[in-house]
Amino acid sequence: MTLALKNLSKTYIENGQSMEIFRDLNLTIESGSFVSLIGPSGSGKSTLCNLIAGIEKPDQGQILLDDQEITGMPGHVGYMFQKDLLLPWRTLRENVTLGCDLRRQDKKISSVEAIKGLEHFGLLDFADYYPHQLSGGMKQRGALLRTILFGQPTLLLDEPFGALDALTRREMQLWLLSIWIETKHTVLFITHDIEEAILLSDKIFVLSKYPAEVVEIIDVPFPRPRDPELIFSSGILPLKTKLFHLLGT
Ligand SMILES: Nc1ncnc2c1ncn2[C@@H]1O[C@H](COP(=O)(O)OP(=O)(O)OP(=O)(O)O)[C@@H](O)[C@H]1O
Repeated sequence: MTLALKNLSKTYIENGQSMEIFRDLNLTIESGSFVSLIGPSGSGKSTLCNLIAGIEKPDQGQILLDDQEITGMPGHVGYMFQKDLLLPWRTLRENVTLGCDLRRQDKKISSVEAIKGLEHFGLLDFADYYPHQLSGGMKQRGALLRTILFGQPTLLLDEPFGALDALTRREMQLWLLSIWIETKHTVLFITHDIEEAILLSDKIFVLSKYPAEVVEIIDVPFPRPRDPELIFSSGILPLKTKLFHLLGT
């Protein structure tokens, strides 16, 4: 589904002071594409996800999925928060079906979907483990599976790998690419990591400091399937340098 943000404005008022996060922000993510959003810390990336997910409302503007308005309406996109947020008192299997339970989906159907998904994500042997018994990478895979089982074709992934060590992070990026190539979700991926954005994305949107605007839209020119060695090649240096400088603006 194509996700479009039209003239979005949002101001927070905190202790009597107003902070304008977005003014007339416009952005379109084509159906089935993988778009990364990078921007300085505090530029409003998580706020944008909360607005798209309908957890918060903009002061002005519209959010559209395939031309249907979803502004302020939760439940239309899958949303994976910065932290994995698996519930500690639920097993992995119970965690991944959380969205299905909230939608009051038939438990038998959710259970079959969960088993299939856990198997596919290499987590079946850990289905009855609790989150504290899982590694960081497993928790993130579990959280992504839960987001996918929520059943919406549009995913917001807010820095899903930010807390992982470099090697696990690389493994997870390649794994996410393989999942996306199969499912073809429309993905909005938030990251601070320039190499991660280049390796994964069709397009990279660069946000300025707040009030945030899109300062540049970059088409990532490297063919798919992406070679994991891409990030070590000299070919990406000009793009890396450009993004690095843009982030400083
Ligand atoms: N509910 C809120 N009430 C008041 N201010 C808020 C609220 N949520 C976020 N902010 C402020 O809005 C600004 C943008 O925050 P946000 O978390 O969206 O930025 P971000 O780009 O995701 O940051 P980071 O990259 O560090 O995760 C910050 O200055 C933050 O303090």
